[in-house]
Formats: sequence, C-alpha cells, structure tokens
Amino acid sequence: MSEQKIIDGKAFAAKLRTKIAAQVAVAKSKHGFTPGLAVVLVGEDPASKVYVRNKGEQTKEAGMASFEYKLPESTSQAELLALIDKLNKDAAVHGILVQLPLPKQIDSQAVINAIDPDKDVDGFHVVNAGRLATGGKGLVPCTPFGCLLLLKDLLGDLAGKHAVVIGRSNIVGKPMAQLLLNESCTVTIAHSKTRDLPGEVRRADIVVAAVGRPEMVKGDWLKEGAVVIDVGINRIERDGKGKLVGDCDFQSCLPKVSAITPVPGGVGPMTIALLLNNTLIAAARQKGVEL
Ligand SMILES: Nc1nc2c(c(=O)[nH]1)N[C@@H](CN(C=O)c1ccc(C(=O)N[C@@H](CCC(=O)O)C(=O)O)cc1)CN2
Repeated sequence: MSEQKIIDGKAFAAKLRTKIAAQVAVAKSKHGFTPGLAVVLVGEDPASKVYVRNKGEQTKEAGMASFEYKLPESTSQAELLALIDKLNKDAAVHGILVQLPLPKQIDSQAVINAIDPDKDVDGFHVVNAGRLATGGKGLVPCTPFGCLLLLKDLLGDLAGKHAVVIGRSNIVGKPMAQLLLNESCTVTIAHSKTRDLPGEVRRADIVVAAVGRPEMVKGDWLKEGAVVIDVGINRIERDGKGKLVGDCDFQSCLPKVSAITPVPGGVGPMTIALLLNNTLIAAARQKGVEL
C-alpha cells in the first residue's frame, strides 16, 4: 500500500493557510485593512457547531477579523434576513457565510440570495453560480474549489481528462462539474437516476464522489490508475464504534487508483482553507487592491 497514493488534504490546506496569512499581513501593513468574515450559525446541529468553531479559529489564526453570530433554532426567516441586511452594510465585514443546513422554517436559497454576491464567500448566490457558468469573475464554492486545487497539484493540466462527478447538489456537484468543464475536461454528472453508475465511473480518469452515501463507490467500479476525490463525510457505526467514512470504499478503491483523498484528512480541511482564500479575495476586490 503506497502512502504516496493518499492525498494529504490536511497538509495542503495548512500550507495554503500559511500563504493566506502572509497575504493578510500585506493587506494590513501595506493597504491598511483587515479582511473580515462573519459566520452565522442557526440552531444546535453538533457537526455545524464544530465547523463554525473551526472557521472562527482559523480565521483568527490567519490574522483576519472573525465575527460569529449564534442564533436559536427557532429563529425566523425574517430575523435571519435582517441580520444579513446588517452584515451586507457593515464595511468591516467582507465575507458572509450562513452555515448549512438551516432549520426547516427557513428557505436556505432565499437567505443565500439575500447576501451581497460580492460578500458571498460560499459562492452559493445565484449571481456567483451564473458567473461560474459564464466565465465571470465571481466567488467559487469552497469545497469544489479545494478539490480542483488538489487535482491540479497532482495532475497539472486537466484538459481532455474524462471526469465523472457523482452528485448534483448546488453546493458541490454542479459547481464541481462546471469547474472541471472550465478546465476543458469531458464531464459526466451522475446521480441517483443514472443507469449503470459503475459503468459510467469505469470510464473516468477523475472521479469526484459527492453523493452522501457511505462507501458507495467500490474499487471494481474504477479504471486502473483513476484519481478519486472523495467529498463524502458520513458518520457510521462499525463494530459498536462511531466512524467517519467517505462516499468511496477506501480499502477496495486504494489498489486501483493512482491517487485518492482519505476521509477524514482529504477534502474536508480544504473547505475551510478555501473559505479564508475567498474572504481574502472578496476583501481585496471590495478595497480595489491586488494582493
Ligand atoms: N455554508 C456552508 N455550509 C456547509 C458547507 C459549506 O461549505 N458552507 N460545507 C459542509 C460543512 N463544512 C463546512 O462548513 C465542513 C465539513 C467538513 C470539514 C472537515 O474539515 N472535515 C474533516 C472531518 C471533521 C469531522 O470530524 O467531522 C475532514 O474531512 O477531515 C470542514 C468543513 C456543510 N455545510
């Protein structure tokens, strides 16, 4: 079992955060501003609480200003929209993120679309989705952006590669497919209604699994030497213990791949690093400076 096959997303993300911190220092010393990120958490979802805490800590470690808003589960959509309006107008806040999922009474897309698109560091606003689709200068969703950086670091030019993205969510599958298309890959988006999913996956040089089903992709679905990016984060019980697994069956995939991201320690840490990167980009654009 070759260690080199296992992509170290944690180390890659740490290096990226060091670079971002250096650019934040330049923003402060040369241009006189501190990039600021506001993160809004509604409710008590345990995983979301951990992600929001990590976002706050890593924002501060990079030298940025962190603003955290923790609202009760019972928060109404109108109350959340009022907070978004306040943050849109706050000059110290360059990036706004509303942690997902939101409680049932709130329409997530309506909230996302209320964020100023230039402060939408999640890149989920319809304007940013449109910019990504049409080659405009927008903000790119963090998880797919992180996957793309890992792929480019590994493979260099992706042009002509056949990529299969499993999953068609607005936050990962669709933007991932768009990013790969923008790199001149031939892209297939597979989903729950795809006929012969193993057959589709077997044609791929690059597989991105973002379907939310524990260990669904098996080694015998893969072409020899494929690169596998596993976006899944599934909590399962095994042998009476809680365990975190991806959407790929790591043990059966490993012998077939040329490289694969593990879960944990693969794509997950990249998501927060790219959030910091997007905050820096958003702040620099709002200030009209190049860093
Ligand atoms: N507004 C958003 N909400 C959500 C997003 C998002 O990008 N924007 N993505 C996910 C959650 N998420 C960030 O918010 C996230 C998920 C996982 C990780 C991570 O580092 N995972 C670790 C494992 C951590 C664990 O033990 O749970 C890993 O894979 O190594 C970071 C961020 C949904 N919501």
